[in-house]
Amino acid sequence: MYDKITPPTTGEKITFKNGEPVVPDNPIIPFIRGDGTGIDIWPATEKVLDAAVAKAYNGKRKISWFKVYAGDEACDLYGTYQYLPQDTLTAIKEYGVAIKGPLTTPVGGGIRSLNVALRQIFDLYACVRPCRYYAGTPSPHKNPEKLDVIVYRENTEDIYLGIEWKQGSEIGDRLISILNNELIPATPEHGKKQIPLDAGIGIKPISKSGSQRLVRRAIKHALQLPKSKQQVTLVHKGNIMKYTEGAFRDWGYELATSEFRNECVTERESWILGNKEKNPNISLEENARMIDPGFDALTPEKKAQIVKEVETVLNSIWTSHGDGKWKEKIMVNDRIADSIFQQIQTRPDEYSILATMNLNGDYLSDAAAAIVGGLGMGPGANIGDSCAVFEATHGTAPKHAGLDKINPGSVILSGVMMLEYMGWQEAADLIKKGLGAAIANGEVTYDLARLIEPPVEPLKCSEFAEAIIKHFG
Ligand SMILES: NC(=O)C1=CN([C@@H]2O[C@H](COP(=O)(O)OP(=O)(O)OC[C@H]3O[C@@H](n4cnc5c(N)ncnc54)[C@H](OP(=O)(O)O)[C@@H]3O)[C@@H](O)[C@H]2O)C=CC1
Ligand SMILES: O=C(O)CCC(=O)C(=O)O
Ligand SMILES: [Mg+2]
Repeated sequence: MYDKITPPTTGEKITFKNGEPVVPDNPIIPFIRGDGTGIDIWPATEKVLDAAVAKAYNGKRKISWFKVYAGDEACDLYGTYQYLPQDTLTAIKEYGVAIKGPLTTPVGGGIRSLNVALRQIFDLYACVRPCRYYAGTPSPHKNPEKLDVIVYRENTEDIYLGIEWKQGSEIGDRLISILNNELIPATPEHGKKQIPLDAGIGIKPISKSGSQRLVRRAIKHALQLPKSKQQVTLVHKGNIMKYTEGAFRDWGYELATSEFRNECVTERESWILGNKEKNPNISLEENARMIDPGFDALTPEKKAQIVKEVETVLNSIWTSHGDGKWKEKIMVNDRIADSIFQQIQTRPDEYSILATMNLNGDYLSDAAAAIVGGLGMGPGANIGDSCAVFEATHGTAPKHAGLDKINPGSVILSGVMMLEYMGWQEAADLIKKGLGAAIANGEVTYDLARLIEPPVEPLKCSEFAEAIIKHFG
């Protein structure tokens, strides 16, 4: 079955039932060490995870690690350009839950991202990246503890599908010619627009099914959160990209108000209901004026449309959601992408789950991690319906590779997410406790040490792992 790797001789497979993992006491879990700083981070992570599991379950549970290869290490073992060998894909498919370090992607040419390839091959459609603050972590922000968000990023489509043509390529030029001479002129709304003849071309597909399965998962997650955090914000740049990012927003609302009608209220619905609660005799038109500040300047058709919207909301959900009942529901709202970048800095406590398309989520997860201490504190998970691969938000940080210096916190916390996904909450809690105590005690790697006032002497990557274990208690 495998060409160059051998699974551990002890341990069992994790299986899936109705999209949930069924985990034996001794699961076999494949891991990819990763390029660059993976060489430092992975051993530290493995040590912390093993110690937590051993302590939490007194040796009754144990992970059997199965080393699989991707990136530079894979080329060393399997030969030139064998960046993602079949052995690795077979192992991840077979064992269902895996964890990985970062993998390098060259800029402007060369291989396409192995990280993205894994997400697409295993249909890991939700990239889940929580950004929360650990007490004592230094941050450039005044109130980093106010940020507690989970970026829920669509993980398989958008421009990450990687369908693009190089400037000057034969097919790229043909495509530009067809667009300029046939398709754009046949689309009246595009007027006389033309694509520059020396352009590279990329395709941005955003599908209804892809958007809705992501939002569905985000809403299900919100249902598990404490009441005050039951909110899903659809992040988009739909004012500019109307039929891709704008459609993502519309499909998100459509899903929320159909599949989760009884559990959700949209922000606009909450305004309409709230207006009637404050003034039970309010007319439909007055209510419409209050939810749309520019109402009086609108055309009669637009005004009629908004009045109709008010009427429909009141007729359809007043009984189930009115009289303040909507305050107990999940709030679904939307924000334009550029605005959300400033909002998470200026009003972080107003947000909880941020449901995004692929590119926006990539940017937003680095930005949110920066607020709570940087990329050393940014864990993540790529989740599908029958497979999950855990990995940090950050990349290979090549300038720090092999120095036993980098912060392993993000991959360790990705391991915590994996333990929680497996239902091994006691082990996950031990690691969170140990990591929190190490940070609060000023036992941190260079990235956090340099932010502490006055700066403290940094621990090595491996020493930070030991400090976490020491603080298990
Ligand atoms: N999922 C994956 O595997 C990902 C892979 N990549 C790939 O990684 C490569 C390098 O990308 P690059 O843009 O440099 O981004 P990186 O995220 O690798 O690093 C950028 C900077 O972020 C800080 N940083 C990153 N990781 C940590 C950490 N664990 N602890 C503390 N600080 C950290 C460092 O800042 P400083 O030096 O200031 O301390 C580092 O120089 C590229 O090939 C890229 O494609 C990128 C993202 C994700
Ligand atoms: O695959 C890569 O090289 C980069 C991916 C990335 O930045 C991310 O998923 O956050
Ligand atoms: Mg990224």
